[in-house]
Amino acid sequence: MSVSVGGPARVRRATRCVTAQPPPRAPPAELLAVTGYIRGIPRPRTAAGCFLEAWGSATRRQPAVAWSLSGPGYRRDAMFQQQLPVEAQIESLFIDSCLPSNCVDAVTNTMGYHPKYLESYRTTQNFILRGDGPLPLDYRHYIAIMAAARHQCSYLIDMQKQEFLLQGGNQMWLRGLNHIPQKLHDLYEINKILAHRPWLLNKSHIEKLTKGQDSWSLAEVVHALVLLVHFHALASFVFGSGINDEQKYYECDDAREVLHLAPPPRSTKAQQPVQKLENKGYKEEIPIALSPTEPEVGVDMLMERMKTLSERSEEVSAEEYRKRFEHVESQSAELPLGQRTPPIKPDISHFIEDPKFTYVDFAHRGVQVPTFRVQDCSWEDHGFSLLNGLYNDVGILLDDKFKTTASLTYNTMGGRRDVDTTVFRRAIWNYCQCMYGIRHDDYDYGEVNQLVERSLKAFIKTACCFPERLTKRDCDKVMKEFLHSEKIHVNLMILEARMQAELMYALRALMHYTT
Ligand SMILES: CC(C)C[C@H](N)C(=O)O
Repeated sequence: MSVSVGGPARVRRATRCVTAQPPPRAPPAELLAVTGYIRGIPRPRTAAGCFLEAWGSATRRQPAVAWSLSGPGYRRDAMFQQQLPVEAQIESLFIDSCLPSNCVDAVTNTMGYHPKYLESYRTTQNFILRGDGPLPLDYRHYIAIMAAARHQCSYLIDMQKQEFLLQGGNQMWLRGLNHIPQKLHDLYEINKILAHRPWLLNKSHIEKLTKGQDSWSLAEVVHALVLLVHFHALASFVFGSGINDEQKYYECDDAREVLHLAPPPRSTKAQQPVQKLENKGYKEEIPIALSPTEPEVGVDMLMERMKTLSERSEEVSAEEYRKRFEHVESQSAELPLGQRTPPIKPDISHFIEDPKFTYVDFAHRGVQVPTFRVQDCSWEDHGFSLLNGLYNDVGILLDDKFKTTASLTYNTMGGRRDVDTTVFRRAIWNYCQCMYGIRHDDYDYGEVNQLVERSLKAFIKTACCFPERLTKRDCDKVMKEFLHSEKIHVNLMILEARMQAELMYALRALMHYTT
């Protein structure tokens, strides 16, 4: 497992970076209409507002300030995890990600705790949304909206709606699924299945899309599949990290305070309210049942267990491995998640069909669907090359992202240094995939039960399967001894493990279709 960047912790003073940007094209009229932007309202804090500002500032040739680091505890966490020397790396990633109005979006900001990951994530996301690919740009953003809506992720829906319009998307489509072309609508079935019960996807779903009038090319299908799984899993991250309940953008001024730089003049700040995401109280009404009935296993105990597990040399039969997997799988099905899914907000309901189609425990799947054995169809041996062949080099990008996530470590845990966290991280990853019926034959699922306690299991299961039920408070309630950046780290693992699980089912269906 690789180790993070070491070296002495050194605080770099964040600097103003000037980015040379070509003036963007004039804002489309629909965008002005949709955002309700009225000339004279000071600095609207939406992506659309940012765009309008960018347009204004670029045409006035004003430089854009392009750095931001924020989030309480950032410095403490980064220092502890010995990352401050990579502050320059974060800074340059933020420069790339920065909206021209001095803001970075909350996802980028949160992922900034883990710059290595952020880099890989951004490369992939840029490529699938804006790079070479068979699907038109407006389709890509609309597919992202459809995917995010399966989990009622207002944060992602809003961002993608704005990007959709910026790409010249038809405003009518934003009225809902009844207003989109049949071709796009045809994708909805796959969207639904992949989001909640990916094991049900088979070659007939691909066949349906690729046959008949106005059908999809195989390359288009693959592009769409990648977008769908990316945004389903991103919704898990957004809810798991509490982003859906937070502000959408971070301004450099806020970041400035975190870095203890000179405060901005008061008057400027007063004119620049950061738009908070509206919380209409849906979440607050719903009782949260993640609180553990038993006390959390502390970090010291966890470390002891990790040590014992890495040292043991027990001979376990293949049959016993299988039984242990099934045990964890059926235990997962018994986990009481407590909360209800929140009522669907009226402003997103038109992007959702069949809302009752949700996750069912793989152990209770009814029809006999066999467990997905990674050895029979693995990402490394099968998925990666199939994907690469059908959609440019996206397999390489995803592979890099999976590997970066799986190997991400600072050898720390809840304030302790020099800890080998390999077994813990693997347990999280495999537990996520276990809920989708994916079994790694050479893994002892007994380790999951030793290392992932009940409350964390409930959190992971909710984040994977019902992310819309999570609130920021849920994230605060579990992993209490972990640093904030470590909780984000866990959420990154959930994102990637879930995405890989969905992708494996999608690729298996494609493989059956093409052979
Ligand atoms: C999720 C965390 C406990 C990971 C840990 N901080 C590490 O460096 O590996």
